[in-house]
Amino acid sequence: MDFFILPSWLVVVVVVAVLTIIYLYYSKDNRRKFGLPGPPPLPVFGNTIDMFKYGVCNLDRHLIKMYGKVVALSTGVFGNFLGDIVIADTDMLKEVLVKQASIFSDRNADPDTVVAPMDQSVFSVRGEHWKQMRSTLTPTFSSGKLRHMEAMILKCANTLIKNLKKKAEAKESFDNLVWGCYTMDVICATGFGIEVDSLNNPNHPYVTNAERANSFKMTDPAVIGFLFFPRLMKKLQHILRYVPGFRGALMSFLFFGNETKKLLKEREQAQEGHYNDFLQLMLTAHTMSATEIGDDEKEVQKWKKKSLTTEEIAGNGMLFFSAGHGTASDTLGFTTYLLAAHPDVQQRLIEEIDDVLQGTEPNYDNVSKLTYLEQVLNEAMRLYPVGFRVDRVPNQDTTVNGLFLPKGTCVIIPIYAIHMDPEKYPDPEKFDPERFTPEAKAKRNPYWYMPFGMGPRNCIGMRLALLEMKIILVKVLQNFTLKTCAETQIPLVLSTSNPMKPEKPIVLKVEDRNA
Ligand code: HEM
Repeated sequence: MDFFILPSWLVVVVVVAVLTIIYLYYSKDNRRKFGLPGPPPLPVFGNTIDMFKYGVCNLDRHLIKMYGKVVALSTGVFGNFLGDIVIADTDMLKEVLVKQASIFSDRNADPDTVVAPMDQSVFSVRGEHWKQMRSTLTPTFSSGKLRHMEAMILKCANTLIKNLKKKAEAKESFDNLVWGCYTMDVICATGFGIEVDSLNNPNHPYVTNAERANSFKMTDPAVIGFLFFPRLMKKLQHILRYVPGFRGALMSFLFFGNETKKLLKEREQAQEGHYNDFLQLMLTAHTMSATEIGDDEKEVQKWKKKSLTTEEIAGNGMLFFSAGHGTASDTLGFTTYLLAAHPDVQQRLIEEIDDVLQGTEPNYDNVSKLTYLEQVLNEAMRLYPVGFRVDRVPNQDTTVNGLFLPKGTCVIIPIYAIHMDPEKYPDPEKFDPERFTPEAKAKRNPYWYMPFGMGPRNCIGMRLALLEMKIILVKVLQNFTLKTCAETQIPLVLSTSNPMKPEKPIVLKVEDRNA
């Protein structure tokens, strides 16, 4: 037979290749490893193809529908971005996110897989390092600090209202960019003490870089590279910044790290002025000297733990620019679309705002009295949670409700799929703020709603995000009625290539309420 006349080296190559594929297939099949149901993985690729087939958000919904509330996934031979196990079971979520939070305190991202200096940010660092950094940064978002920030936020809101008035007069439509400009202005002012007025300066480097960093697609080479080969990409980071296809996205992220370092230096040199922002908090933690603390060894040790290096400050600056801008602007885009498409809900919200605020400016205290606004925002973030999927990795072997999870297992919490589960939210696609009345909330398990994550590693910026979103929504509805227009895609369709983004830009109009 012809087979026997093949050269022996070729036979060896084919046999080795087949055995490797069989080995990879069996060793990476998490269904066998954990004894759980799940989609059959392909050799080498595992279930990665499914992510492109369904889109990341819908993949989790599909898995839960097909295989139940605890599902095994395999990423094949690549970086573990898909996760090992998807958990939507309420008791297990409670264990992972809260009861065993000290064991599940790390994310899958770690300093070896994230670009520098973001690798030194609170999002990426692990273990004790994370605990200390988180406690240094947490005071930035205390109610006292937020009260100090409300005037800055209001100033940014008034700038946007002025711009929207022009749009209303000209009967011009606008897209999500306006919310992006507002949240960029807010993060620049509250985080770094700088005024940008993004809408009137569309070519400002903050605006262009933020736009680029916030508009990646799953199919971009940089995204695919970091998903599939995170460790290698991290090692090549300095070379990739010169490679077309990688350069744009990388440079946009790095821009904010460098900018933070520049601002830090300027402030260190200025040595005057009273700042009440995130940068100042980090700077204080950076420069406080042992002599200021005194001789008490305990206090000195405590300070050493709390102090931040220049790289850590740059990493957190980069993180705050990116995490603090796109998340809130996308949520505002979704919420304003829902209000425009549901005029009855919008009218009820306008009446609440007029009733409670009586035409006065929104602030930290009075927006908390707007209960219907809270319901509307909650329901918008149920339907469109921009943090649609989070993960946790145990730092030691552990057992969760009888399931053994070795150290390093990547556990996925499928937030979007949980929010869209018809057993938890009947008719889940329907926008219905009544789901969030105090009575309805009291009847529901708190683990069924987590747009900001849950437990000690939840979103550190949640209170700032809620405050800035409430202030601008109030200001907009005090002045205008939101309207859909010919360019509005109704119903809104989510993109499959760009997770938790609309397929088409959300285009709306405003009509002056007093015209
Ligand atoms: C609507 C707006 C926002 C949403 C929906 C959102 C959502 C989230 C989610 C889901 C997580 C992961 C939580 C977890 O793993 O349990 C997270 C983490 C984080 N968010 Fe936000 N976020 C928003 C705004 C902000 C803002 C304005 C900032 C900062 C100014 C911010 C900073 C962070 C940081 C630093 C982390 C990582 C915390 C850690 O690992 O300790 N976020 N966010």
